[in-house]
Amino acid sequence: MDEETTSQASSSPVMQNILLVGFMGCGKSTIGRELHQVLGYPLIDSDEAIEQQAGKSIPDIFAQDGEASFRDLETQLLENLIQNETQHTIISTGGGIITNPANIPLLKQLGFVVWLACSPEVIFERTSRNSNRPLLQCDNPMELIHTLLDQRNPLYQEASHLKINSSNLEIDELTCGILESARYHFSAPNCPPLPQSSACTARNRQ
Ligand SMILES: Nc1ncnc2c1ncn2[C@@H]1O[C@H](COP(=O)(O)OP(=O)(O)OP(=O)(O)O)[C@@H](O)[C@H]1O
Ligand SMILES: O=C(O)C1=C[C@@H](O)[C@@H](O)[C@H](O)C1
Ligand SMILES: [Mg+2]
Repeated sequence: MDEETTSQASSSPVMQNILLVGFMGCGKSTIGRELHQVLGYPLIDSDEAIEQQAGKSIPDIFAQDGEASFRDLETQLLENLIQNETQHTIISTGGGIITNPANIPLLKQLGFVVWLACSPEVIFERTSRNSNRPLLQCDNPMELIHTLLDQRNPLYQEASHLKINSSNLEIDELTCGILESARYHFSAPNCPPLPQSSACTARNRQ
């Protein structure tokens, strides 16, 4: 698998959640749902949780309250997860959650953070299928994707323990690869092991 370790795990006790970060369209929600199925852990998709809490869609939050208000809701959500000592949960995040520098230590405190990266071409293709991403509703989305990737890639790097290029990988390959790396990350003596998942055990034997 095309992956690399982006930073060392902290030596302090880790919260045993799996978090997915990365640009719009790189598959955070899709892989989050798959990890939830395979591992049986609850799933929190930050975009969906914020929409539920606000009682309106992300395009409406951006249009009516502004992007800054949405960013505050993202930070509040991470703070609540830490305060509630959330454990054994899959957390898919919104693509811009790393733009608030305060969120980076919060993400890492919550658990094992995987950066799903993609080529600009794949991002363009996947995000052009629907119009629910307000930032990309502009005249030249491809140019904006390049600009935002240049700004955000160092932040995804800083926020994550592992980077995986998801452009050419199937959903089950990504899921099983992430689980294998999470098992390794959580192999500290004070961490209970992740549950076994027969789908990935069978796949890894092939
Ligand atoms: N590995 C993959 N192979 C092929 N298609 C994929 C893969 N991962 C995701 N997709 C497709 O790409 C589209 C975007 O995926 P998804 O909504 O999971 O992205 P996201 O990272 O959650 O984006 P956002 O940041 O906007 O929430 C979906 O149509 C999904 O089915
Ligand atoms: O990349 C971004 O800034 C965003 C990504 C989506 O997941 C949503 O969180 C929202 O559309 C903003
Ligand atoms: Mg998503």
